[in-house]
Order: sequence, then C-alpha cells, then structure tokens
Amino acid sequence: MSMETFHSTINNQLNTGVLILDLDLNIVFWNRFLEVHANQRAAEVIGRSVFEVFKELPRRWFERKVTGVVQLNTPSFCSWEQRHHLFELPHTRPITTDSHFMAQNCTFLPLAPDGVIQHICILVEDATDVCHYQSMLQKTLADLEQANRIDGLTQVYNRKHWEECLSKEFDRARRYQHDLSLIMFDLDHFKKLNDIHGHLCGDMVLVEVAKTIRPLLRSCDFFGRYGGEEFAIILPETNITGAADVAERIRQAIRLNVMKYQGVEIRASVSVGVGEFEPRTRRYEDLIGNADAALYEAKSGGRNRTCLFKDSVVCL
Ligand SMILES: Nc1nc2c(ncn2[C@@H]2O[C@H](COP(=O)(O)OP(=O)(O)OP(=O)(O)O)[C@@H](O)[C@H]2O)c(=O)[nH]1
Repeated sequence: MSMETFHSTINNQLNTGVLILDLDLNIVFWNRFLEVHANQRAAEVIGRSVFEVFKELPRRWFERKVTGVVQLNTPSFCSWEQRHHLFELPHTRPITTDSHFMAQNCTFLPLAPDGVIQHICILVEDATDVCHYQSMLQKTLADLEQANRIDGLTQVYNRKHWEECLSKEFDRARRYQHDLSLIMFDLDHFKKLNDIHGHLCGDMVLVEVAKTIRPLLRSCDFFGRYGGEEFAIILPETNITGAADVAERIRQAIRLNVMKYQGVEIRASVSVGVGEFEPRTRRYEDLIGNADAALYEAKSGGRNRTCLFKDSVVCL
C-alpha cells in the first residue's frame, strides 16, 4: 500500500474531525468526518476563513485560543463540559438530546514540521453519547436526592430531611438572634379511624391533611412528617404569636374539611403544640421538646386544640 493510499484510508475511516488552519485561520485541510458531518466537501471549504465556514464560532475566544497555542507551542484542549460544542455539526444519534448539535472535545495542536509553526490542527471528537449519559445520570441523581427528602405518602419532607432543616434554621436563629417557631400537630384518635374505616382510609386522611395545610404556609416554612400521624412545621422569622395564628388556622382548616372515603364522610381533628426559639434554648431538640410538651397538653386537655409553650404551657 502506498503512503498516499495509507493516508487516504485513515482519512476516510477516522471517526474524528481533522481541521487544519493556517495562521490566518484559513482552512487548508478538512477530512472525511467533517465532510460528512458538516455536509460540505473539502473542495468547497479549503482556502476559506474558518469564521466564514463556521459563522457561529466565538471569534475572540477562538483567536485567543489559537494565539496561546502558537505562542506557547503547546497543545490545548476544550472539553464539552466547558463548551458543549465549538462547531455547529448536527449530531447523528437516534437519541433525544438537549442539543441538536454534536457535543465535542476539541484538541488544538501546533504543527511545526521544521520547527516553525505554520499551521494549527484541530481534532474534533464526538462526545454526544458521553454528554447525554452524563446529563441523564445527573438528572437521576437529582431525582434520587429529591426522593430521599420526601415522604412517599404525603409528599412533605420526611423526618430526616426536616430535622436537618431545623438544625440549620436553629443555628441561624441563634447566630443572628432571629425569631423561629415550631408547630407540631398530631391527628386525634387516628387509631380509631384506622380501625373503623381501614388503613387505606387512614392513608387518604394523611394525604388530605398535608394537602389542606400546604396552602396555609409560607414558601419558606418547612413542612415535614415527624412520625406516623404527627407532622411538624418550622416557621423561620416568626415569633410565637405569629405561629399561634398559623396553628389555629391549621386546626380549624382540618376541623372544617369534610373528606370522603368510599362515599362515607370522614371528619378529622388535630391537636397542636407550638414552641418558640429563645436565647436560652441551646439545642434544636429542646425546641422540639417544648412544642411536644405543648402538644401533649393539647391532647390531655381534650384534643382539637392548640397549646403554646412559653415558660409553661398555655392553651388557647
Ligand atoms: N393509615 C395509617 N395509619 C398510620 C400510619 N402511621 C401510623 N398510623 C397509625 O396511627 C395510629 C396512631 O395511634 P395512637 O398513637 O394511639 O394515636 P391516636 O389514636 O391518634 O390517639 P391520640 O393521638 O391520643 O388522639 C396507630 O394506629 C398507627 O398504626 C400511616 O402511615 N397510615
């Protein structure tokens, strides 16, 4: 095989774009890969400025890149993670991707056969698959992270994530001496409801309760499921008076909400405990303990009521 056949075989088979430019950035070589992907024959582009053929090229960036390669006489790389693509070459994958264009890894090589750089070679590798699978992986990880924070039944935060939020909000309130309140509430006689109407009805009630309360909260509040039929809400920048208003609104909304399960009307009620951050509160667990003590009083005082923890427990 002659050297020329050898070169032309490689040129035709190579799965990488090879673009060679002179120092005025005119095209001097364009291989088969580029002919196929840019849909232009070498004869149509040779001698033309690269900016004329690829109008989308970021001119200043490209010129600076080439100048660096020439001055330092060293290769330079641009990955798809930095710039999705340099050249607008349509990708040919049968998959749906975020971009119409081929993601590219581009390597800039100085060519100096006799010691003086006269040309720059740009190797264009198709990175569409890597880019696609990487973004799918990132999306899956984000979905998993979200699922890890949410209670599957009620779609509010699960206890673990809710407690992490409380820990952060507590630290913030302590550092800046900001208001912070906590509401904990528990469905009344939920065991009886399960026993009479079945566990699925109980589940429906939990879902409905979460749905009813969500619109009563601010977007910066953190609503979580603390345990089976116990929920908890962190109210940043809210003192106990404000939190007591919210607590009463919650209690009344649940009382007034008549739900239906298999044609049967279901009524529920909640007992609510409210606590507030005070400068002497050292740990966020103490705040939970205070709200829980108020909730305990609300239960023992007859249920369907709100109690506040302020030095001692006061019921509304
Ligand atoms: N359907 C359903 N029931 C649950 C779930 N989690 C906990 N429970 C039930 O909730 C009931 C809670 O019962 P208790 O702790 O005795 O409380 P209660 O019956 O609400 O009584 P008070 O809180 O004193 O008013 C138990 O029977 C649990 O099995 C759940 O996800 N779905």
